[in-house]
Amino acid sequence: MSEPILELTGLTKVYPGGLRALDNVDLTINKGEIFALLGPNGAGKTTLIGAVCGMVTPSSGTIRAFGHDLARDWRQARKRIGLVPQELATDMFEPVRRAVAFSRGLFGLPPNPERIEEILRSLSLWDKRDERIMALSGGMKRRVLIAKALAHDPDLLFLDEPTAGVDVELRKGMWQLIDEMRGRGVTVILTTHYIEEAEEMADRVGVIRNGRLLMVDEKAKMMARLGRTEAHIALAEPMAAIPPALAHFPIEIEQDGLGLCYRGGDGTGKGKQEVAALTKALTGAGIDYVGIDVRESSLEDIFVSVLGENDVPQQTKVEREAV
Ligand SMILES: Nc1ncnc2c1ncn2[C@@H]1O[C@H](COP(=O)(O)OP(=O)(O)OP(=O)(O)O)[C@@H](O)[C@H]1O
Repeated sequence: MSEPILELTGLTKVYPGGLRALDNVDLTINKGEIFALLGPNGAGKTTLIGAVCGMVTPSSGTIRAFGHDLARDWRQARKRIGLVPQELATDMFEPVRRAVAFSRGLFGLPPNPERIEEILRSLSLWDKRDERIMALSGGMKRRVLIAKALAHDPDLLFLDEPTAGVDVELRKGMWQLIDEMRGRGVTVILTTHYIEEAEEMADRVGVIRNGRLLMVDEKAKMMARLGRTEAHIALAEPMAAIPPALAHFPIEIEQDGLGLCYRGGDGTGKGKQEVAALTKALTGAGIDYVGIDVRESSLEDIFVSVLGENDVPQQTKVEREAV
């Protein structure tokens, strides 16, 4: 049974100067889910997080968290929310353990050295507990950010671009960590530029652009609804027209008759089965082929179709190769 723990209704933020960073956003997040908010630069992701975490005052709309209306009962709700920001703003001169313990104290909780130790150990930070944050590597600094956000044991955790610019190993480590949090019943909302990350981690995905939430769905359903299979079959002999025996397949002739292109399926693997049936039908019709290239569309292809080519948030090729 899904239990809503965060409900945004008509959430709108217009910054002084008139920029509409959030435009009438309706969104419900359920307990225990991992929700990925995906959008290009400037889409409004950080503004949305800021509105829930109390750093941005909404222009209109309501936010309910854990049943509390944030406008009236902010403190009650905020206690149960953790935020991992994109960058560490303060604390650089502090030793790790003290900074994390201090974060807990900010929420009015009594000191709990055992719990702090547990958190630091789970993030492989225990060995670094007495080091100044500034002396840590970028990846370790990010772990400190997470430790600080977990120090008051939140039930809802926001991660703003948790793996931007980190190497593959650390990214995988982060994913594992997020998965562990889910195991402990923490609800996670993460923003990301990395489609791969949403594909790997999220139960549901929301696509945001220009402050508007364009699409929200379970990842699997999104793939099933918008996914496609594309196959290119290289023929041994040129084909002038599609023979009647193949007419029921969604195919067209390409490469001046030397190829057939299949586009069909629905992102659930159905397309692959149909391509297999097509190859049998080709053989049955005495048509020889010399190669097949089959491709299932990814979440990335889906975003190209939803957002348009130029707006799709993704790692650039250079970034992808560098990590
Ligand atoms: N304090 C501010 N005053 C005026 N405009 C702002 C302010 N903060 C953000 N904006 C603008 O609001 C829009 C949304 O910004 P936001 O940071 O929420 O986007 P984002 O999706 O988090 O982007 P990114 O992926 O680059 O972090 C942008 O056009 C940004 O320039």
